[in-house]
Amino acid sequence: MSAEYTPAAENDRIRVALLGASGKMGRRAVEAVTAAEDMELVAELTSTDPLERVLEAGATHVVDLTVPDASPDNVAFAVEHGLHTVVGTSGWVQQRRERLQAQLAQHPQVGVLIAPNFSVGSVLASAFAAKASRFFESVEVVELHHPAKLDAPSGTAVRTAEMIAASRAEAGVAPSPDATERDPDGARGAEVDGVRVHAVRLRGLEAHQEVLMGGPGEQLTVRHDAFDRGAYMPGVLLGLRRVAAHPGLTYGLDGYLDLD
Ligand SMILES: NC(=O)C1=CN([C@@H]2O[C@H](COP(=O)(O)OP(=O)(O)OC[C@H]3O[C@@H](n4cnc5c(N)ncnc54)[C@H](OP(=O)(O)O)[C@@H]3O)[C@@H](O)[C@H]2O)C=CC1
Ligand SMILES: O=C(O)C1=N[C@H](C(=O)O)C[C@H](O)C1
Repeated sequence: MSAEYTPAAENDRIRVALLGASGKMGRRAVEAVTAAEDMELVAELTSTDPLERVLEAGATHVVDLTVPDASPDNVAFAVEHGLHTVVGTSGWVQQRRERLQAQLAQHPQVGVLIAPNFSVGSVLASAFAAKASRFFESVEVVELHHPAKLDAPSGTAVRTAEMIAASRAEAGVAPSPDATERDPDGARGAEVDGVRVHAVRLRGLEAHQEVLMGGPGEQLTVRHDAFDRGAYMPGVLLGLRRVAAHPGLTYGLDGYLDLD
């Protein structure tokens, strides 16, 4: 296991500012941080609060659980002021991550964790699927979410597809076979690093993902279900405890877990 946050003094607590505190994730994170003995929740911001409140409150750490359009500016502000940052908001495409990495190079002591998914079960499912996918001819990702979700495909599905693509490339596996000649309406889904990703939005669902892998005469499915946002809170707290010990950008909670 990697090192955790080492406070300057034994009784120093992690001083957390929560961006997106009024949201579905934010409200659960308020409860989790408040209940953590080694943390103090010093600021709760919503869409109308100026980011300067984070500084006025004396935060050492920021958690961003907002919307894809706001998250990059929030994180840039935190890094600019030397605050370790844990990001759960989706939409952190490669170009955004590269811009953040360039900024972090100017602030080498600051740690940022972008966690497309804080659920340990989901992180494990993506890791298993990436490993397994090199043994199958075909692989596709299906993510299924509640209809209030703003972005598609989900950040988790994008990250999973990226991991699958990297694993298959390393093993020299050919692209999944596909004879489709006509797809005028995009029925074959999005393509992430050559891996097909399909998004379902359905009332009654929370957050679910299946990775379908097919070979001659067989199929392996790796499925993860999050039924409640409580599933993410141990990962949020783990991220807060470890981020200061990991300067620079970590993409994926698996970066803080010894999975190999
Ligand atoms: N990494 C993970 O494990 C998980 C990530 N997520 C992601 O977390 C994010 C938040 O999800 P969820 O809580 O369901 O979303 P909600 O819509 O419930 O909450 C969004 C929050 O962001 C705030 N907000 C909206 N617009 C802005 C803005 N322009 N600037 C600053 N704050 C803003 C809202 O404040 P206000 O109330 O004032 O509008 C609200 O507090 C999403 O991107 C989602 O995909 C979700 C679950 C798990
Ligand atoms: O919006 C959600 O609900 C979720 N968003 C994250 C994502 O985009 O992957 C994580 C999880 O899937 C729930």
